[in-house]
Amino acid sequence: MTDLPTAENPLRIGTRASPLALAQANMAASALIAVHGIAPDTLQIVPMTATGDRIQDRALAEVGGKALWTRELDAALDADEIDIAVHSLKDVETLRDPRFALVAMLERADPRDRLVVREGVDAVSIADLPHGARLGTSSPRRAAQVKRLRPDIVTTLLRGNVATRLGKLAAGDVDATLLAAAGLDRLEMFDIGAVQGADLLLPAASQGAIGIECRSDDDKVRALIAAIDHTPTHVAVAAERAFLAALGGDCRSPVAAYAHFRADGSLRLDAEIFSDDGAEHAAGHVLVTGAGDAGALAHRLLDEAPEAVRRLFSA
Ligand SMILES: NCc1[nH]cc(CCC(=O)O)c1CC(=O)O
Repeated sequence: MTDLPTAENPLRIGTRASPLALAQANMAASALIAVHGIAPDTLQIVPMTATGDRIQDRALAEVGGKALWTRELDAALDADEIDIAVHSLKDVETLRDPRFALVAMLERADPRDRLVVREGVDAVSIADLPHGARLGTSSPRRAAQVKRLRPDIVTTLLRGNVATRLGKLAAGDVDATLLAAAGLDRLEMFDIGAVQGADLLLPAASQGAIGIECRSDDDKVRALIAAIDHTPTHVAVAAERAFLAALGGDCRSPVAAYAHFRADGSLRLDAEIFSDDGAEHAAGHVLVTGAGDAGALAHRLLDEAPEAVRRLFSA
């Protein structure tokens, strides 16, 4: 039997303090409340500031990469100050310390990007943007994808949380930006921006997925959060992350990877890799079909990932 948290001994949910991170932590809390039938006061949200939230003026790849989003939450988990950490999985390193276990993922939201333009710019796709438009992003993937589609567009660094970026766009710092539909929707900004098809702008690995970690040796909490795992999301996102891992942890090239189940039950992984300026580009997909449940398909995809990487990107 799962040991349930109590008001005296609540489950402490660690999260970054940004509005998006808090919304995601609350989604995890709601899922736990619903599945276990527990009272809201048996859960406690513990917001923390990550180094990545403090550094606003540089590209994160220059100063330490994705660990800047996880370091504080990792330390708090390790010190038993929180019991679980809720992350935008896109921002979590592929190779994690074995002391932490990524046990559950919530059902994935829209994985695509939306193009958001400032007032006075009339565009619903990258192709529509005016000649020489300035597009702000902090994502090397988005910058490379945009430059590949539109070499005339000038990409500049745009950092900060979603509201900060939208503020800089409104102020005219840039003409356009790309933001994850998932983040905008979770902030209830349903009308902001125009969705870009995954065929033109393949999403980042894990985009739209929320991951929930705990201490690997914490069996009680593991059981508690395993109950809210969404298996199809977990399988597809695991395939994307295995693909990144197969590319190698030191791969600094912009990469896009998106896996999804098709109506016939097969699992398809699409991937692209770019040079920073988008001039060089390789793309491909792997399709795993046949008998077996989602887990079996995913394992096959994972087994095939190193070979798939060679096949996709050996031109
Ligand atoms: N790097 C920031 C980040 N990390 C996750 C999301 C969106 C939410 C998600 O992908 O689940 C965002 C904002 C964005 O890219 O627009």
